Amino acid sequence: MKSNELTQAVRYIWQGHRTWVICTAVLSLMLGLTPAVHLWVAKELVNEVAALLNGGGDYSGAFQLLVVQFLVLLLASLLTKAQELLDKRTELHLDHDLQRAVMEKTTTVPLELYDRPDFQHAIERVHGGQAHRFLTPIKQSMDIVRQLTTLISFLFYLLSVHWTLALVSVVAAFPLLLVLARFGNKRFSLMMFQTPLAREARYLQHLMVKRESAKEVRLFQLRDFLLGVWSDRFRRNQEETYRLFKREKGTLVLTDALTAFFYVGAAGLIIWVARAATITIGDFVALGQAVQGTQSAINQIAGQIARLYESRLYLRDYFRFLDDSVYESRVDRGTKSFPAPLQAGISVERVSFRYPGSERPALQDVSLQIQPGERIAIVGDNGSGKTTLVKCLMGLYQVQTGCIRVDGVPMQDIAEEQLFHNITVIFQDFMRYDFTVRQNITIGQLEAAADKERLETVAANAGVESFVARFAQGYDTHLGRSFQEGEDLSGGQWQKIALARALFSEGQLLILDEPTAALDPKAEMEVFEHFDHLTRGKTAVFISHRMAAARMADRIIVMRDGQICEMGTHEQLIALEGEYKRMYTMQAQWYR
Ligand SMILES: Nc1ncnc2c1ncn2[C@@H]1O[C@H](COP(=O)(O)OP(=O)(O)OP(=O)(O)O)[C@@H](O)[C@H]1O
Repeated sequence: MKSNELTQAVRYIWQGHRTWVICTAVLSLMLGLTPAVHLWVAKELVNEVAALLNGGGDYSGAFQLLVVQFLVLLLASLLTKAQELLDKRTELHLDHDLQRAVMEKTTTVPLELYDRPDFQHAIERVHGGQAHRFLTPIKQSMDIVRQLTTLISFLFYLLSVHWTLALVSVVAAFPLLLVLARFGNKRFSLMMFQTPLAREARYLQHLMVKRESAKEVRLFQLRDFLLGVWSDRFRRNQEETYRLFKREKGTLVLTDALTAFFYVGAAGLIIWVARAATITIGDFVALGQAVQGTQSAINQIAGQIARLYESRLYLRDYFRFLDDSVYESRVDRGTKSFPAPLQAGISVERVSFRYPGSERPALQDVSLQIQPGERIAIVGDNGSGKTTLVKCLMGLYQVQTGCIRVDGVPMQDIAEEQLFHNITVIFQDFMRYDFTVRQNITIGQLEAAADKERLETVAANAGVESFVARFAQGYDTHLGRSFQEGEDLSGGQWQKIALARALFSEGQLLILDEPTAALDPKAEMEVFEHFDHLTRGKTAVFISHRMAAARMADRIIVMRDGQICEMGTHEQLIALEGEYKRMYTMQAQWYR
């Protein structure tokens, strides 16, 4: 495995948290030396006590050593706590930065990525609690440094007595190293396998706890079904985790037995050394501790190396998510301005588009010329490609073949801010922001939020004013009830808010995807009666299933199977006696 992600992580932390890196390195070295100091004190103390028991020596030496021992313990405790404090502070800061980086990415990637399950799985894995995972490999590396310092100091001591003691202590730890390395890898693979299952479980849980789904869960009696599927996914997840845990523990029993065997062997060696060489009782006690300490340090290092391997896989996953060559960030657009005012209009030239992973093209060879100031209605059956066409028209999706030009400038050459400033869209599934009425309307242009007159004109045109006037706090009334007490609106009222949002923006091209679907007939009539006025100075494209509304347009486009099959004014299309006439007469029948 490349050391890439670890150095990348260190570099990242070094930029913002240099003090943490330096302090952790220094503290690790100091903490690494404390066991050796401890051992030396213990050895001297045992020798002093032995001398006292044999009638020699004096108490002051033993007391001094006890004081040193107390200070070493105190220092070790202080250093550990200082490290924990530093870790916590860094983790909190880092959590913010890492989560922000993820959100910066998710809000700039091309929309198509959201149609890919692997991208959604990746978001699920990286979007929370990253700081801990991020710091862990660095802490593990520092811990390895600390254990190595301890190990080297112990080995020096063992070597000074007899080389075999050092050898046995080192050999004992190898089996564990292999076992832990293997399981670190397994745990990561398990997480990769679990992500889709966990996401599914969370989605089902979401359906059972959220307000939006609460009605249908009751009405369609989904409780047992949802609980059943959720339990299945949840349990499968847990079972996999438990199975790995069990295998890991089983193997660890074996390695523990091996470690114990080597330890007993080392104890025998110490006795043999004690017989052959002249060592003090303090040395004898210290040797036992040093052998055990060496093995424990090696075990710790082995464990940390294995965990480090695992943590680096998580890190790699995080960096992979941010890597533009894996999930491309903002599409490389040009820097040109959006032509203002439009002169020649917008031309769609032989455009085709296929959703990622989809066999069938959603748009096929679509050509269309939109004149400045023109109002165009798009009609067609469900799934005929109307929404896809407007998504391409506003540059949300990159067309795969063909080209869309604005006054002759290819759309991909226009800077993104320019594009979204000049094109305003309200989709069928527009957002209902849990914000105030004012924010909901001005959200596309917050810098103009204080423009009271503009807000009120737009609100009156979209029919928002009539119901906002009844709210005690007027435009500052909070909408939605997820976070605080607020007003809840009807579907039609929300649609009026969305319409107001579109009208508030200064875009030259206004795209409305079924702008009146949720409105009552009176409100719908009003919108269309004022449509001329509402769209004054703008080019408008709107999708509608209501043929009566489509009639108001200068031109109607009829779509079928991703293609434009008819185009013209209402009269021309009726005279054509084709798809439009079929749809129109079918709807007209209802009113006869
Ligand atoms: N995100 C997506 N991923 C894959 N296929 C999609 C996606 N969105 C739409 N499609 C497919 O593209 C085709 C055109 O869909 P589109 O939403 O453009 O239709 P529409 O005419 O707007 O339909 P409606 O009248 O129901 O709103 C459909 O076959 C649909 O299944």
